[in-house]
Amino acid sequence: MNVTILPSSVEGTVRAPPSKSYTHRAILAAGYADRATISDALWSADTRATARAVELFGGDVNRDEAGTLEIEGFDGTPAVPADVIDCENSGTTMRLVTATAALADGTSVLTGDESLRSRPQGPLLEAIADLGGEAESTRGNGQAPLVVTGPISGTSVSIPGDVSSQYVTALLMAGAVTDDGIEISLETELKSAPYVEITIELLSAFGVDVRRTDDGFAVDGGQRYDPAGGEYAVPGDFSSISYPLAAGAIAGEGGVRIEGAHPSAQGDSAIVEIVDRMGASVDWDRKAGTIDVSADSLEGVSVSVEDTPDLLPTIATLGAVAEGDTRIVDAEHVRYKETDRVSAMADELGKLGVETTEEHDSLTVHGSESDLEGASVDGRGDHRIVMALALAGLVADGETTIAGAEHVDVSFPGFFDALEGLGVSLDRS
Ligand SMILES: O=C(O)C1=C[C@@H](OP(=O)(O)O)[C@@H](O)[C@H](O)C1
Ligand SMILES: C=C(OP(=O)(O)O)C(=O)O
Repeated sequence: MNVTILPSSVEGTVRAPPSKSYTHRAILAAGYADRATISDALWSADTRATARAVELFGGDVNRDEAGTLEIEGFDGTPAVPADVIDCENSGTTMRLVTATAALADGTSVLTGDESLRSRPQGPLLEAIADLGGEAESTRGNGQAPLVVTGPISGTSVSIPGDVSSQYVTALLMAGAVTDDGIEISLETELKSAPYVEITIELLSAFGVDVRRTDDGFAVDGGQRYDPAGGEYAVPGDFSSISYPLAAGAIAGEGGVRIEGAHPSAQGDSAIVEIVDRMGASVDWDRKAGTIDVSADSLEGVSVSVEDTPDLLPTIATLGAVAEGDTRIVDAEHVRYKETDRVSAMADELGKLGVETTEEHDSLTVHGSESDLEGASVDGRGDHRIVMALALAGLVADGETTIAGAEHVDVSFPGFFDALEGLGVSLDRS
């Protein structure tokens, strides 16, 4: 699907979709449990992939009309899947489920779409092998398709922290139901660290304890997944909130209100402070879970995305509108996502007249040297690139057409409806 965005101002209220990261973990945690109810779950292409995996391990996921998931789990003992697990576009699914597969008494095969089959899985495969399982990339390049044979029996492992925090999440979630637990030593500094905090918070809600150690994390084995009252409610998603928030900051003279923005462990809530630092008027009422934002002239800032890789596309577009340079640093791991988002944003914003300087671990956007002009751009099959380019379309001169716009279904299925609700003129074809 192509979406064409016309220059538009935004005004009104939008509700944050539920968090993709919490939903993945909640569905899998319910799988590790006997049963659980998950309310306010995100039902998107990525989270459906995790639900399918839980079913292949012997669970059952049912969704009612209100969007609540009733999940029967496999109670700590995943069955050997009767089919290949297709994780489609979802890195979180593939990493978290690879560790589940390592608990099954037999062989699982995992694959995904072309993007996912180009992303790094090697460190997790090595960790599973070190724990006594067998884990191979069919092409021997550390990428999916993957063949994993369990069960693992080891109790300590070391892993790099600078490729993906999802390896740590995967091992902690699986380790809780092994006999003797798993101790994880980090070989390098942990990037995307708040995502492990999300894991620890979610596991705690399911009654599973994780310990921080001098060089990593540890989880005791023999724990039971069991949320208080049998239920877990998913909070709003701050990576998704970043788009209406940025829309308000660049084109929201009349004001935009975002609902469903309660504090949680999400590092991406840093977007509120970033937009504020750039000069927009922002007010976050944490108790009410509302953020009010309105446009003002923006100035470039320097931002590290070490903890918040998913914010890079949003910040790049904000930088294109701001005066001066916006320097986004510590961004190497942002290249390992659905696409290399550092170069994708440099190239696609470039088509809209934006000047950037790309280095291996940074992107500098030269807002003052940029005149946003509508053009045809490629969403690169990446939901976050599509949404960040749509923001640029709000303030570019003339029409901006984004190819592959349907990929918003990965994390924010109602994204274009939400933009229309804020008064944006757009056309889907
Ligand atoms: O655990 C998670 O839910 C995620 C962790 C991050 O990935 P990395 O840890 O690979 O950086 C993030 O980019 C991704 O969108 C979701
Ligand atoms: C990188 C992302 O997700 P995943 O790693 O699950 O594909 C994302 O949502 O931006």
